[in-house]
Amino acid sequence: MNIKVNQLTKQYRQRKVLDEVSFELHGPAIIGFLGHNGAGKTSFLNILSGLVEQSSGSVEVDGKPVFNHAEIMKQICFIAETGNFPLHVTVDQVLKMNKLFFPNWNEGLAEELLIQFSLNKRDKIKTMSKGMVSALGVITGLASEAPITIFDEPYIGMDASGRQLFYELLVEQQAIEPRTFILSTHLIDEASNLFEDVLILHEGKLILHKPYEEIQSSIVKVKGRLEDIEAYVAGGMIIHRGQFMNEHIAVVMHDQPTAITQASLKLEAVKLQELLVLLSKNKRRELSR
Ligand SMILES: Nc1ncnc2c1ncn2[C@@H]1O[C@H](COP(=O)(O)OP(=O)(O)OP(=O)(O)O)[C@@H](O)[C@H]1O
Repeated sequence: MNIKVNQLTKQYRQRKVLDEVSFELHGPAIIGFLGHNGAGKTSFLNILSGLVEQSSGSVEVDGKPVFNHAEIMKQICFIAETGNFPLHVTVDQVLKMNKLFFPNWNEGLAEELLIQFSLNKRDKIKTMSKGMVSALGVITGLASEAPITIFDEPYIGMDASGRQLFYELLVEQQAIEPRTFILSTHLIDEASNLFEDVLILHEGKLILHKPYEEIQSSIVKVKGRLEDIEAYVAGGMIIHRGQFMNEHIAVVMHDQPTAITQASLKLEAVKLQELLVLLSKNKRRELSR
């Protein structure tokens, strides 16, 4: 399904939490939706799911405005951070409700995933640990087979092996039943290899939207003598400059991968988590000017 976001703004009283966000996504793909605390990720995902209305601008899925659109909303599964399951119901009852709501609900997959995550159908939500409730969210998202499936910090309380299982299932499901998965997470470097596209929000503004492969090939950290660095970064966009002891450092984005010609220079890949920190810092500086 295609998602088109145009000049989207969300305002709570005087406060703009989303500020003229525009982008398009053409699924299927696994998308990393990133930003610091309070950047506006959950606010955006609530609007994309049709649950909350924007203040201005538009969000369309396959050309249809999403807000309160029952048919479109059935095509979107939004797994919120807290799971949002009623506390008094059992795992089995959650799965039965899912079956009624999601047109593509895959019962066989849900049963298989219950075993993989060691969940008991008779357990009530209120008796389950945070990690177990998160696992139920993951099972709901994957078995919904919704063409747009959103995971907003889906693994609160899940240990490393549970998260690893989630990543493996995501890739496996994407191969079996391709869809658009949007994953919002703070465990960025752990998940980054999954992403095909990356969006970064900062204080309600979209500050980066690029394929992950392009980020990896076009943005590098370069270390060495100042004059050699200057020659290397010429024509590129400098994201960061710094110095450690006698060594100069720059993070730069070039349109084309650029080979080094100066022997003193060392190139390093920039991890996504570090890039998020650097881009947010630049934006903060820009806004405070
Ligand atoms: N219903 C609301 N009323 C008023 N302000 C809100 C409301 N919902 C969110 N906000 C504000 O909008 C801003 C963005 O919040 P949001 O939850 O979207 O950020 P986030 O990027 O998901 O953060 P986190 O990573 O911490 O979950 C915050 O300052 C928050 O206080």
